[in-house]
Amino acid sequence: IHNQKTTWKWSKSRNRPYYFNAKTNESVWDKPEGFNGPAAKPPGSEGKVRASHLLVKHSGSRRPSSWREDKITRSVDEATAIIKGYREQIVSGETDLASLAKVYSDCSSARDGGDLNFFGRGQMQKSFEDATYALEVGQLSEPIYSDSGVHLILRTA
Ligand SMILES: N=C(N)NCCC[C@H](NC(=O)[C@@H]1CCC/C1=C\[C@H](COP(=O)(O)O)NC(=O)[C@@H](N)Cc1ccccc1)C(N)=O
Repeated sequence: IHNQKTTWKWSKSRNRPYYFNAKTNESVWDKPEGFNGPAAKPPGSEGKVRASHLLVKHSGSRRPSSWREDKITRSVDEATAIIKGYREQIVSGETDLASLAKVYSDCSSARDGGDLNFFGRGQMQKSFEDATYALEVGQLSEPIYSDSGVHLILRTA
């Protein structure tokens, strides 16, 4: 019965969504089975997106250095091939983006499995922003190029 008249609301005290059924006046924390309403998003995140990414830098990156490697010398073609390899592993179901980002991403977000949290337009480099906004929630990008290097982006909200 949950998918009738059930909407999510934001609990400020717990900083998380809960699900309210106007028919039964029942509130539950966990998303009810079959809930088919819009995905819950925190207040203030209207118009924003959330994504995780895996960044492979190359010698032409604006900052060819990272927590992983002091001086990054691989070529952009090598970086592209590496990213494509990771994409295959994710698409095949062998692993997921967060697991690979933790180990291989040249971005400091690696510590959070690549999670960049919510961001709005005007925050990220244009190519990265446009690619993320063009993805459906849950969709994995093709290799995306920015001044930072080559990215694999998973839109998460
Ligand atoms: N959350 C934000 N608003 N932080 C500022 C983003 C600045 C923005 N960054 C980018 O567009 C690219 C795409 C995603 C990551 C990124 C680049 C670099 C890596 O490349 P590099 O700068 O060495 O060339 N990682 C970052 O910035 C990290 N702070 C991202 C981050 C790390 C940990 C937690 C949250 C976010 C830009 N306008 O340059």
